[in-house]
This record gives sequence, structure tokens and C-alpha cells, in this order.
Amino acid sequence: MTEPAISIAGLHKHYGDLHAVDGIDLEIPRGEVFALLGPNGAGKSTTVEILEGFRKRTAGDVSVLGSDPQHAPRHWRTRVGVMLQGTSEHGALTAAESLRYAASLYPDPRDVDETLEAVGLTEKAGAKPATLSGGQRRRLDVALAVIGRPELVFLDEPTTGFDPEARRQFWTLIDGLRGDGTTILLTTHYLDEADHLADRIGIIAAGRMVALDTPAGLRSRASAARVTWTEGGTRHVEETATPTALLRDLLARHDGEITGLEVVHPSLEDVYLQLIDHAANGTPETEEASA
Ligand SMILES: Nc1ncnc2c1ncn2[C@@H]1O[C@H](COP(=O)(O)OP(=O)(O)OP(=O)(O)O)[C@@H](O)[C@H]1O
Repeated sequence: MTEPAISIAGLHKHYGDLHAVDGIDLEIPRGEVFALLGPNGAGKSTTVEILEGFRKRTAGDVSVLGSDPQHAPRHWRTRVGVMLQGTSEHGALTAAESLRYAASLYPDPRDVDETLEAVGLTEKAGAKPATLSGGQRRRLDVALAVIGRPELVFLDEPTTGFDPEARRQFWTLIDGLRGDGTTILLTTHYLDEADHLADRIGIIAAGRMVALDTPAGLRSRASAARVTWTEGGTRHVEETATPTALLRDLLARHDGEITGLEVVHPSLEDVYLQLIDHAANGTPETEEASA
């Protein structure tokens, strides 16, 4: 059996009295795109930085591409791509030059021009960081993370500050990496991004994994749809697990158009907010939410 790309057992990280990571277990198979979600301060970056080998853990076992990141051999770094916040902010090198330099450090790098194109920076190839916008610098950070053709890429909030077009372009880039078999661990606050990109989503709250599932699996946890319509001048709202049956009843009662009819299925965001709310209030998880 192939060894997982990432394996975490009983991970803890304490900052003094604060248990930033409070017993996380997780296995990410090779080739998976995994999204880590959670509110500010939940412990996502701490977890990712431990996996990257930039932060020491308090307790637990961690294996990334078969090595403990704290004691990994030098060549392990060439197999792992890390998007560092603000790597490209300063410096005298142009976008193309910094990518070319980074590429020279790896045994089998991606093509610099292709990578610039994949992140939408072809026109800024000759620009220095100081003249790039915040979103463009972040795109360069993404390019720097993948230039070495890593087997595993860590992307911490990669699309924060991207305009909608740049986010779509980033999604295409991730789809391309997925096609090459690259394992990707990303953190994001964008539910639609996780929904679109991730094979599985892990939701962290207060240092604990409160849900671990596919996007569809998470969505299915909130089964009730909300049906809204107007009848006799009054607005009606009903939550139901069987919206079709309710619609049949409504159709039987109405000859013509049903005024203001809407059927809304819960979004991933609704489920996410419910899970975070349960975790924050210490209410027990529902039986479906105990993955
Ligand atoms: N070096 C540090 N010293 C003390 N506390 C820290 C340190 N780094 C992080 N923390 C605390 O650990 C907790 C988890 O922080 P972390 O950055 O991992 O959260 P996050 O989920 O990535 O949040 P965000 O979505 O805001 O980026 C927070 O309460 C944070 O204040």
C-alpha cells in the first residue's frame, strides 16, 4: 500500500496555557487536494507550519512524505512546496528572475514561462515586487511554491486578496497540479473555494478537528431545504427534508403560479457555520457530524 503523503496522530501544540492544536489526527493520501477550514485562531496555520517543519510540536507523531518534518533530510525540502506569506514582497529580482533562481535550486523544476502564465503574471515577468499589487505578489508566492515541481504543496490562504478572475485562474492551476498527481494541503476562508477544489475538507475549531468529510458529505449533513412562498398575502417559510412532497401539496392547492416560490438547499457555508457554532457552544455533535 502506498504510504500517505501526510500522517498526523495526536498532534498538540501549546503556547503557554493556550492549546492552539489540541489533539489532531489526520491522514492525507497521495494525490489528494485537502482543504483545512476554520475560524481565525483555530490552529490551521500552526498545524500547517508544523507539517512544513517550521514549528516544533508539543506532542504527537507527524510524518510528511515519509519523514518527520522536524528531522527531515535536506532533499526532503525539494519534494515539498511551501507558499510563504510575503516571500516576494521585497528584493531586487523581477518576477521571472526570482522564479528562475528558485527553479535552479530544484532537480526537476517547472518551466518558468509556463508557471508565470499559469498564475497570470506573464505581463509582469519583468516587474519587481515593489511594483506588483498585493494580489499579484501573492500569485508570485504561489508560483514560487510550485516551481520546483513538488510532490506535496502547502498553500496557506493562497487566494486572499485575489480578484475573482485570479481566483478562477488559481483554481485552474490547482486542477492542473491535481492532474499531475500533486498532493495539496490548503487553508482557506472561502467555502466556495474548498467546495470547488477539495477532495476532502477538514474543519478545525479551537485546535480540534470537528468535521472531516468530502464537500458533498458535509453538505448532506444539513438535509433540510427551506421552501418559501406567498399565500393569501402572507409569506410562508418551511424547513423540510422532503421539499418535493411539500411542493406537491402546494401545487395541489394552487391553480396558477405560486407567488414568490423559492426552494433553497443549505450551502456548505450553512453547514460550516452550524459546526463551528456547535464547537463554540460545546453542544454535542449530531450523529452525522462525528466523522
Ligand atoms: N507564536 C505564537 N505564540 C503564541 N500564540 C500563538 C503563536 N502563534 C499562534 N498563536 C495562537 O495560536 C492560535 C492558533 O493560531 P493559528 O495562526 O494557527 O490560527 P489560524 O487557524 O491559522 O487562524 P487564521 O485563520 O486567523 O490565520 C491563536 O490563538 C494564536 O493567537
